[in-house]
Amino acid sequence: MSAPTRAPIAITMGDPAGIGPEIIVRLACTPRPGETPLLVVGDTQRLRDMADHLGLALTLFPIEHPNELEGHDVTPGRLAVLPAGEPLPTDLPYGQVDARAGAAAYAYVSRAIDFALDGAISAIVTAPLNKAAMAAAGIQYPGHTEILADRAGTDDFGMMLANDELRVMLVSIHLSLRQAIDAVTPERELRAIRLAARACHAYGIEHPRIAVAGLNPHAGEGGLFGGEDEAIIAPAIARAREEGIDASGPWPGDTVFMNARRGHFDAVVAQYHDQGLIPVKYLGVENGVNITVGLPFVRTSVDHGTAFDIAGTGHADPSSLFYALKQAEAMVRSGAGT
Ligand SMILES: NC(=O)C1=CN([C@@H]2O[C@H](COP(=O)(O)OP(=O)(O)OC[C@H]3O[C@@H](n4cnc5c(N)ncnc54)[C@H](O)[C@@H]3O)[C@@H](O)[C@H]2O)C=CC1
Ligand SMILES: NCC(=O)COP(=O)(O)O
Repeated sequence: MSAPTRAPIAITMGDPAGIGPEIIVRLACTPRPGETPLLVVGDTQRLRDMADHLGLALTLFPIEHPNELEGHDVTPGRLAVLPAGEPLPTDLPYGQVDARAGAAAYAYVSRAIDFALDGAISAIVTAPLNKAAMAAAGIQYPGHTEILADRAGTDDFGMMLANDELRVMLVSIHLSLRQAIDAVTPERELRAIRLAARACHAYGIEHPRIAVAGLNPHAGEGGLFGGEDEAIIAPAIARAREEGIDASGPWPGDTVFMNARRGHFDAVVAQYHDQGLIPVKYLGVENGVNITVGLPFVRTSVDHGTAFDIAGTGHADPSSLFYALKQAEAMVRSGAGT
């Protein structure tokens, strides 16, 4: 079900031991151009303690359902918090893998998904969760994306990382490198190309040019360095072209992002997680966003993780959260969804 554009956007607090509480408090205290009311699915005490630690004046008020936001003052410095899961211990340490924090992060995103599927919120923006903490809590999902897709009941989904210069769709997400190579299949290639085109349409690009990165050095160099590029990736590109998608490649993975950045392509399909994410993150985590393509609702995320090395110190940069929120608002406004 799609939500009205004025329905609130829910930000999930992510792992309470990470930088999620800090970047959310910083965002909530900063005037921003967006017009959509916000709520946080998370823990009020954790956010209050963080605001005090940062010396920021933030009024937190509890709600039980997004529609309770109607009529509330939601100007900067005020934030609605919707609880989920068990209340956190007040002495939960920052910067450590903790099963209680992993369970809480899962509870926050689960509750937000309930509201998104009901149409009570217009989008979910996620602060980072820690995959090891989630696993310590016995939760089997490797990340948000897989939770979201499972709850939405779809296999036709993908992870796209984007900034102002690059858009990158992954063929596989959270797999070991060995498994990722095995995941280079005709079906996954074609799906990633289609999803990349669909994501570009949501950006308003009518005829997107999709570059597909090769798997092997120099896209296999004519078979000298591996056969997957010619045997699997090239035929999938040909299929996509038969469907009318302007797909090309396989292009050598070491130069395709440079050419996309120069404006030769609208999106790049990357063969595995790090091939696609390194170029985006190298340009700076400040301006990156992670978008789940293929859901029945909008979901964006920061492109960085829980940053345990700085969590609780007051040194987290909230820029990617601002960017993810701006992107979610734009997607809701355009009605393009994912
Ligand atoms: N959207 C999500 O939920 C994501 C979650 N993760 C998870 O986060 C955990 C930690 O991942 P790492 O690989 O260590 O990456 P990370 O992004 O948490 O940290 C990498 C480096 O970047 C710095 N950094 C990251 N975000 C920052 C910010 N906003 N301001 C200032 N410095 C920042 C950190 O201090 C660290 O030095 C893992 O469990 C990972 O799976 C990673 C990426 C996205
Ligand atoms: N490297 C991106 C990442 O790990 C984010 O995953 P997800 O939690 O958004 O699925």
